[in-house]
This record gives sequence, C-alpha cells and structure tokens, in this order.
Amino acid sequence: MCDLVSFLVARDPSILAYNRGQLPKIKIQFDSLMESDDNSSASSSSSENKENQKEEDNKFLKVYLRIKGDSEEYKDIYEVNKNSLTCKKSDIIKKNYTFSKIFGPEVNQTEIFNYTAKSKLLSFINGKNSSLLTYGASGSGKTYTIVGTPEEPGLIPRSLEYIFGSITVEQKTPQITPLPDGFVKEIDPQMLFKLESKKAFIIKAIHIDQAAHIKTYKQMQARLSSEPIAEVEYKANASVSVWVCFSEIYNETLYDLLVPHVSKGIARPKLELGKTRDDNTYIKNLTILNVSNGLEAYQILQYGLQNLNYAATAINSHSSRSHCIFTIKLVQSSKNSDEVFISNFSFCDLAGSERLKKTLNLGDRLKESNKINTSLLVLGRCMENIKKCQQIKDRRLIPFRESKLTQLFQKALMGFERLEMIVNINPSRNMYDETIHVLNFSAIAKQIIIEEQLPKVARKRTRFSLLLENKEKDQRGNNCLKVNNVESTLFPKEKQRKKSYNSLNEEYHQLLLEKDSLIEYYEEQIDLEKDRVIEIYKDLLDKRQKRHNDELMRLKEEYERKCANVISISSDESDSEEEEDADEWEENKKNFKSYSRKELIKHIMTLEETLKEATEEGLYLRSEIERYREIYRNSVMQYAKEVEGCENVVFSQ
Ligand SMILES: Nc1ncnc2c1ncn2[C@@H]1O[C@H](COP(=O)(O)OP(=O)(O)OP(=O)(O)O)[C@@H](O)[C@H]1O
Repeated sequence: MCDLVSFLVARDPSILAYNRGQLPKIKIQFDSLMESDDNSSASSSSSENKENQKEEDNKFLKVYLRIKGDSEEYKDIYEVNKNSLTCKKSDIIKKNYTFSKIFGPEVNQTEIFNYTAKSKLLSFINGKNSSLLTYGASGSGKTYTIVGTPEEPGLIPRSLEYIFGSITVEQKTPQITPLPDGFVKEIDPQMLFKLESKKAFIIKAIHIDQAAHIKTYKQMQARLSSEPIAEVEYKANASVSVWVCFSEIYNETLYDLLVPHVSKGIARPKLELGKTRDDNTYIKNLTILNVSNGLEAYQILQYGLQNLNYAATAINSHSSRSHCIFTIKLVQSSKNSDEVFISNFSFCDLAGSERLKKTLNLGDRLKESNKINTSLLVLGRCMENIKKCQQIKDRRLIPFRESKLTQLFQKALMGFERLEMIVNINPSRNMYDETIHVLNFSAIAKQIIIEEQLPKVARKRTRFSLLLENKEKDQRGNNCLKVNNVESTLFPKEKQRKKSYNSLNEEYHQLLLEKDSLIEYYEEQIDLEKDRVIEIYKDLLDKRQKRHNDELMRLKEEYERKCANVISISSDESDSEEEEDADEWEENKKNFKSYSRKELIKHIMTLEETLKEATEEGLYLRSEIERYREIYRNSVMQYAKEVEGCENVVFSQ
C-alpha cells in the first residue's frame, strides 16, 4: 500500500500544523489590507492606545452585521451609531448590541468583501485556515452575501477571482491531490482520469446556457479586475494548485453537492464524519476537484448550488433548507522536497433560523425547520459554553458532538483557526422578533476569544522516515491490541458498563435536543391554535351582535308604529285618558332601552292584543252609531209626515 500511496506529509489541517516559515513571501500592493474598526488605513494605528485596542479587538471572534433593505425604512426601529446598534421598538424597551463593524443597506458587495474576506485570503495564501459563516433569519441576505448574483457577485466568486489573480497556478496537472482528512496523495493516471472526467461532467451538466453563463462570468470578472490584488512571489521551485469541495448538511445528514444528480426516488448517498489522529473532524469520501481558473471554480460552485436543497417558505420564496459549506483548498508544494502545505478557506451559508409561526411550515418543511433550528441551537449552546469554558479553561463541557455543523467547525469555534461571522438582518418591522433572536446569538458569539497558538514547525518527511514511522505505528498498533486484550479479559464488565454509559449519555443528549425542539414546536402550535380560536370567537360575536342590533331596530320601529296607531285610535277618548296615555308613552319610551328582547316582544304582543280589541270596539261603535242614526232619521221623517204634512226631509251630514 505504501508503495502506491505516498503520504507526503501527514498534517493537521488546522493552522497550527503548518510551518509558516517555509511559505512563499507575499508582496502586498496596497496598504489597507488589514481591517481596522474605523476603516482607516494601517497608518492610523500608529498610536499606542490604538494598537492596544486593536490587539484587544483581534482577540475576539469578529462578528459583522449587515443590514438588508431600504436605507430609510429601518431607522424607525433601529439606530446605528458607529459599531453599535440600538433596537427601539418602543421607547421603554431599548436593546444595544455592538459589532466589529456594521454595514448598512447602502454598503455594497465590494466593500463587504474588502472588509471581511480580503485580509483572511492573504493569511490563507500564507497557509492559515479560515472560515466565514453567515448567520441570520430566513430571507435576511445570507446567500446574497456569500454567493451574490452575476451582477453583484458575493464573497465566494470574489475570493476565487482574488486567489487566481494573486497567485500563479501551475497549469500542468498537479502531481498530488489533497484528501478530505488533510493528507495528500500522489495522483496516479487512473485517478487523474477519474478527476478530469468528473470535472468535465460537472461543467457540462450545469443546466443554464453555457455560452450565456461564460459571458456573464467574463462580465463579472471584468468588473472585479479593477479591484486591487495581492501579488505573491514564489520560489522558482514551488508549485501551487487550487482545489474546491462543496457539501451540505441537510436534516443533520451530510451530502456531497458535487456528485451527479440521482434519479427521483433513489436516495442520495450519505456521507459520514471521520476523525483524524489529531482530533480533526472531516467529511469522509468528499469529492475534491482541481480548478485551474476562476471560471472553472465558478462553474463548479453553480453546479453545487443546483444540487442544493431549496424550498419556498412564507418568508423566502427561495429559501436554502440546509447549511452549505464551500471550501477552497490551496496546495503548495516544493519541487525539491516532500513538504506540502495545505490551507483551507471555508464559506458556510447557514440555513435561515426560523420561527415556525412565521414560516407556516408543515410536513417535510416542518421537519427541516426543526433540524435547522436544532443545529443552530447547538451552535448557540457551543458558543455560550466556549465563552464559559474559556474563563475556567476547561473545554470538556462544550456540546460539539450534538450536531454535524459544530463538529465540523469545532477547531474554528475553539479559536484555533480564523473564524468570522457575518450576521444578516432584515430590518422590517414584522421581522423584529427574529432579528432580536439573531442579535442575541451574535452577542454571545462576539465574546469568544481567539486563542492565538504558537505555530508548530512541520517536520520534514522523507519516504524513509515515513517507512520508519509506519513500522512504529504497526508496532504501536500491535502493542495496543495486546493491552486491549488484557484489558478486555481483566475488566470485561467495566468496559461493557463504560460503553453502555457512553451510548446512554449520547442518547440522553439527543433526547434533550429533541425535547427542546418539540417544546418549541408545540408552543408555536398552541399559539397558532389560540390565534385561530380567538379569530373564530370574535367572528361569531360580531355576527351575533349584528343580528341582535338588527332585531332591536326592527322591534323598535314596529313598536313606534303600533304605538302611533293606538294613539290615533284612542284620540277621541277623554283628555285625562289622553294625558295618562301620554305619560305612559313617555314612561315606556324611557324604559324602552332597558327592555330585554323578550320583554319587548311580550309588550308588543300585549299592544297588538289591545289594538285588536280597540279596533273591534271601534267597529262595533260605528255600527251602533249607524243604527241610531237610522232610527233617528226614520222617527224625524215619520213626525214630519204625520204632524207637519211634509213628504221629504233633507238631513245634513
Ligand atoms: N443587501 C441586499 N441587497 C439587495 N438584495 C438583497 C440583499 N440581501 C438580500 N437580498 C435579496 O433578498 C432575497 C433573499 O435573500 P437571500 O436568499 O440571500 O436570503 P437568505 O438569508 O439566504 O434566506 P434563506 O435562509 O431562507 O435561504 C434575495 O432575492 C436576495 O437577492
């Protein structure tokens, strides 16, 4: 095996393992590469106080804030004062947060790149590992910051252009390839064929129109070419190659974004995490491809983005449902020795933190949201514990193992590698609660101390020393086996107990996590249900109130009409009666408002009865009057005829 695979250098992928003394010298063409909080050039740091302040600031993890959206709208609720942000939803509750730097909506992609990634790229070319995370609520502009658009390229395309503009990459096929675990391997013809055909396949497989894509890229490149670069001087015998890999953590499972699409119904191959002897976590079997220019790297990035899990949520119509990690690897090797230096620059676009109530997610989306929130919760818990543990100098309590994301960024989070975080916020009023949640998280992150470690001098390895080392390793392995055997015969129960304790402990932590996310889920559901019931109840009350009012109006009109009729019928009754009725009417009118609906109906029925009786009485009286009138007429006519001798009598009406 050792004949075929030459492990030239078995290196710790963390920055500590690289011998910076051996790296190529860097000639910087511009002065203000290192950032300072007031964005002035390095000259401003001349005074001692400023130097100390800068040193103090550099100790902590850099957390930047980027505010998306309209430049005026957010000023109602947020106030930016240099590097601090005040949230003032109400006059009583005000919260204050400070950042390494705040970028308002007016700050463009170039400025963001210059301030955040540029100086780290120099360290990267110098052999240091760096990571840049974007964190924020869904739709707050994380992907825009990291990937951007062809018109407004983000940090990754700019970094690729910057790297390829700064270094001279060997155009010949590289002799060695980096492996996911930080080792390197000599490339044999079979492997070379595999790598080349995979890259060709990916470049061909991009769905978008190739010609249009290349044109857009060239336009972007032309735009970026006006920006300054760092020129690197290499020793004549150094060869440099650039490699990229792209992975995603979806529902707590790792996937390679550079493997071809699998047909529908067939599950994507899952990747596992591995650990090196130096306790570095890496993704096993991850595809790492060599790129010889920015265009190739950009095309591979586009291919990976096509494979990424996106879905529409109520907040963002194109929301990334996974954490995705794009890593650029720089392999620098000397032609005269076996020394190889690898540095990694990882960009991690975290899936948006979400409040379940806002996203209205159900089914698969809900499951995704739970997993996203759980891993972000673990990230927050890790940060909080790192802060505490850094004070008491004990790292055992940090729950890195509880999520894939924290395992992968363990070294960076502990401060052994350069790490920066860009917090994105959407300052609209309806996202206020999410924003506060995100800002609280960033406040914890900002307190993490970067522990500057002394660089280890890398041991120069020869094939002979490797052979010796492997032999030693074999012997150690055998010894270990013997010790293990003795141990297993002497303390089988102890071992068994320890094993089951560990697995129970792991299970317990898993359950705790599930409990947290379930509690959050049910709380959200209860809130939703409560809102829904209140809506229905309010609706019912409104309808009932309206019906009641209509009925009252109708009864009132009917009552007034009937009362008017009764008054007109009884108008010929005596004055005293009239007065009495009028009093009663006034009294009734006064009491009308205090009547209940039932009493009103009863009252009206009584009135109807009275009205009916009065009408009947009136008719009877009228017929009686007619009858008496007839009798009177007949008597008068009889008297006139017999006494007066008159034949005809005319009666006045
Ligand atoms: N600073 C900005 N200027 C202009 N447009 C922006 C800015 N930030 C974000 N956008 C736009 O807002 C929309 C949502 O942004 P983006 O997809 O980057 O959000 P996100 O935080 O990645 O969301 P998710 O976590 O749901 O994927 C996109 O259309 C993007 O182009």
